[in-house]
Amino acid sequence: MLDSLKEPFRYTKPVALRERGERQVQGGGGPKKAKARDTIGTLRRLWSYLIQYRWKLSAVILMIIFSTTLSLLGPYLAGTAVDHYLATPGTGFIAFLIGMAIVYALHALTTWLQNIWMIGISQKTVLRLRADLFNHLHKLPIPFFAKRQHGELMSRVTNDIENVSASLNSSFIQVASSALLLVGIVGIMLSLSPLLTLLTFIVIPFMLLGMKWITSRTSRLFKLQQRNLGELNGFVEETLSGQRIVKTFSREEAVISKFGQLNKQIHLSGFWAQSISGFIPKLMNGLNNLSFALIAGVGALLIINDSTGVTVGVIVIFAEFARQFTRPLNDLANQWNTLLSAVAGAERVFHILDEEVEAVDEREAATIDSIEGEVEFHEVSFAYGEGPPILRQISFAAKPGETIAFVGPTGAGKTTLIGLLCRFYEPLSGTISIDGTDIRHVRRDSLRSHMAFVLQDPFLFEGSIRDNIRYGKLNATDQEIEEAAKQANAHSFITRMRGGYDAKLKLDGAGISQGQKQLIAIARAILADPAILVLDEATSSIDTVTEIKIQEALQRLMRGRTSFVIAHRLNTIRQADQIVVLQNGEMTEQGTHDELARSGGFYSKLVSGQIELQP
Ligand SMILES: Nc1ncnc2c1ncn2[C@@H]1O[C@H](COP(=O)(O)OP(=O)(O)OP(=O)(O)O)[C@@H](O)[C@H]1O
Repeated sequence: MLDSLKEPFRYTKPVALRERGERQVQGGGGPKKAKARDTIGTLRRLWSYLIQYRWKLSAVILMIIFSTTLSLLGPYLAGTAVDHYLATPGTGFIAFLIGMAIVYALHALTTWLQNIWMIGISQKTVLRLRADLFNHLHKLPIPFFAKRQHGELMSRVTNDIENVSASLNSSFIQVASSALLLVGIVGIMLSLSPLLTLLTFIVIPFMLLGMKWITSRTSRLFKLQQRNLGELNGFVEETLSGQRIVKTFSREEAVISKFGQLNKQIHLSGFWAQSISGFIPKLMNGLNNLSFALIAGVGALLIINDSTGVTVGVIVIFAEFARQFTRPLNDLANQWNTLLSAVAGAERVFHILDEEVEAVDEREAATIDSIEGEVEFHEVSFAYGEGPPILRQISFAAKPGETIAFVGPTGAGKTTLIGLLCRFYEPLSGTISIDGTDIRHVRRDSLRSHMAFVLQDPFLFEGSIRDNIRYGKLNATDQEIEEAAKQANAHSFITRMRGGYDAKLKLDGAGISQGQKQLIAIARAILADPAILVLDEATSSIDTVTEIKIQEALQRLMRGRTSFVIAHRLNTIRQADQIVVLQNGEMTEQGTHDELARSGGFYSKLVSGQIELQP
């Protein structure tokens, strides 16, 4: 966000054009072909979702065939009637009218049925797509989320999926019925008069060229629009979550100005996409009128010339079909635009679905029912991706129930070490074992079910205090929850709140104090009853009374559990069974407070106050 606030604003039509320029420089139509392959690939993938409802889809296609045939029958009957009743007026006119009424009624019925069934299919499709996306997001590894803005991800689950849904509803039927209608119309026209059919076709190359010109531009703009929308959502989410920082640094104006830029980008990409695609109906109308004039003029000459067998009825049918002929082409062009917008949304969804999930557990990975809590790191080294080593040859062992304090300057690798223990990341070399079993051979969910975390800034969900504590053990009774809260010194403040345990917390515990959030998080961990505990000690200043309550609750929580504490207070560190000093990714000291305080190293300087412990 900070970078983006500094960045000068550059607008978007140039961005779209710049993108086009870049692609052209790549040259040879290669990237264009790749794009077309991407679009077809995305459509195929969407189709694989649709085809799961093959029976309903077949019914929709059947209805499309019926309704298209009926819509072809209408003008044909009207033209035949003109010839028939011009020659012998009166005879069977009522029967003809009834026939026409039945045709149009059936047409309305089949159209309604196909629409209603298609809505069912498309809603179910996006239901699955949305579920797949959400499930997949929860299988992605922690580093994935570190790289993405949450709002941008949310935009994919909501806006992009909604876009796919809206387009599927209309596009499928329109595309299928327009294509069928086109084939039917051309067949009838050819059977009536090949010459007039040829005249109607004169406009086709102009239509195709015009459409190609327009859609090649709109496709890019629709994708840009979706991307801009994702960016905007990311920015909004970020600025709302970071409201305190925005306000304390008085950055409201900078934020509003940046929002204005992003908003304008969406406005402009949307404006250009809509405006350019709006040309399609105009172009089609113009060419349509041209073809109509050609048929009327040449048709009149043919009637006068008598020998070709063209009658007034044929011209009526032809004029109607020539009008109808450009309509499906027009619809196809319009639907292509809608489809491109769906493809843009679907591509962004599939992009996430293609992200690699957290490495799969080994096939023989064990599930551990209970653990003692013996933890050993043996020559563990680690680097983020291709980056420099963050941890080098770390070795230490914790007996069940011991407390290990990690101490070291900021950026030394303390949090990373904990991430390795939970298997958020895998070591480059070395082993981490629990009760003698290498954790690589243990299922991640099983491993994590024996751990609980109390972090510096605990995350609380929107909902009641009771439900937030219950997150530690989903089947806990109300009594167990209250008992955990009492152990965590949280009971008294909860009962003083309006609504008590049922008091509703806002997202991330907005509305209660930092200390109270900590106490709820401790209650949650107590309820989870883990063998291994991870504590990232809070650095924010909390009033002395609450601080004492927190310390007391933590002591109770840590009793009998192997605890790893990223410690920021000398008092906490002093009480640890072992202290591990990390500096620049290396373990430089290890021992008890008394041992290290005498050693003359980093820790003794810390104790003597020569070094400040960084918060
Ligand atoms: N996701 C990441 N990708 C790349 N590098 C990272 C990532 N997370 C942390 N680092 C780097 O790894 C190093 C160790 O970070 P870590 O958060 O483990 O330190 P720490 O000792 O917990 O620091 P602090 O006390 O400030 O929380 C730092 O140099 C940091 O910049």
